[in-house]
Amino acid sequence: MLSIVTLISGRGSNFEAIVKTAQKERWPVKFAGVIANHSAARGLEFARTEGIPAVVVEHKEHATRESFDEALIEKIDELGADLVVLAGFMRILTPGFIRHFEGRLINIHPALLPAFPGLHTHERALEAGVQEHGATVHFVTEGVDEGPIICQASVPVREGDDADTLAARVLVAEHQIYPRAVKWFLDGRLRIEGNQVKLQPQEPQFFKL
Ligand SMILES: Nc1nc2c(c(=O)[nH]1)N[C@@H](CN(C=O)c1ccc(C(=O)N[C@@H](CCC(=O)O)C(=O)O)cc1)CN2
Ligand SMILES: NCC(=O)N[C@@H]1O[C@H](COP(=O)([O-])[O-])[C@@H](O)[C@H]1O
Repeated sequence: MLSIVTLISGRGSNFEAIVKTAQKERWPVKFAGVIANHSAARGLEFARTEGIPAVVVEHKEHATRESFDEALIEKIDELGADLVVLAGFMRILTPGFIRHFEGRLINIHPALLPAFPGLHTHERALEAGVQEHGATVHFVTEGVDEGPIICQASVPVREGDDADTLAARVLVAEHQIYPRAVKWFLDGRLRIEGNQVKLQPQEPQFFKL
């Protein structure tokens, strides 16, 4: 049975969506733990209600990113992870961390990469006047939000949208594609070929919602 450790920084709604999908579809998977970079992360409460080990590694207690990441690696390895899922995790990870988990570290980004890497994606999408926005699940690499893309979902930008209404529409899409991407990984269906991810057997990796 494969084991997942999830890293969060906030409410953990993607973490919750993955766990609930796994429960509903009876995935043969162990949620070995969830780690937050600060104690105020509300997703920790959901983990506790589900009996999933909930751990805090405070990034502010570490003088350097490397020190924080070393503490994360130690805790993740202690919990045991075949897959590390970043779910609303808001810290840029160091090359050492990436190398340690290479090929088994994924993230969901609230934009259609390569558009709008980084932060404040919904505000930037509105500012840019795009007609479509969305979310991307990708393998995590040393560069920020530029790793091989596993799947994406697009949503329309509607008249009168503000960052909150757009974020809410994207979040619905996130909760649909992230569990699917995690299951594809658990089923061994993902192959990284350069900066592309091939899904075997083939099925759509782009969803227009
Ligand atoms: N090396 C990588 N680390 C991370 C990646 C990645 O692709 N490569 N993805 C991010 C997730 N992410 C966007 O999806 C993201 C998260 C955070 C930031 C950022 O600038 N963080 C600031 C702090 C912001 C805050 O605390 O509110 C920072 O780390 O200084 C950019 C992109 C996860 N890590
Ligand atoms: N750069 C990372 C990032 O911005 N992640 C975004 O944080 C939001 C909250 O996620 P959550 O509800 O799962 O905590 C989600 O929209 C997720 O895509």
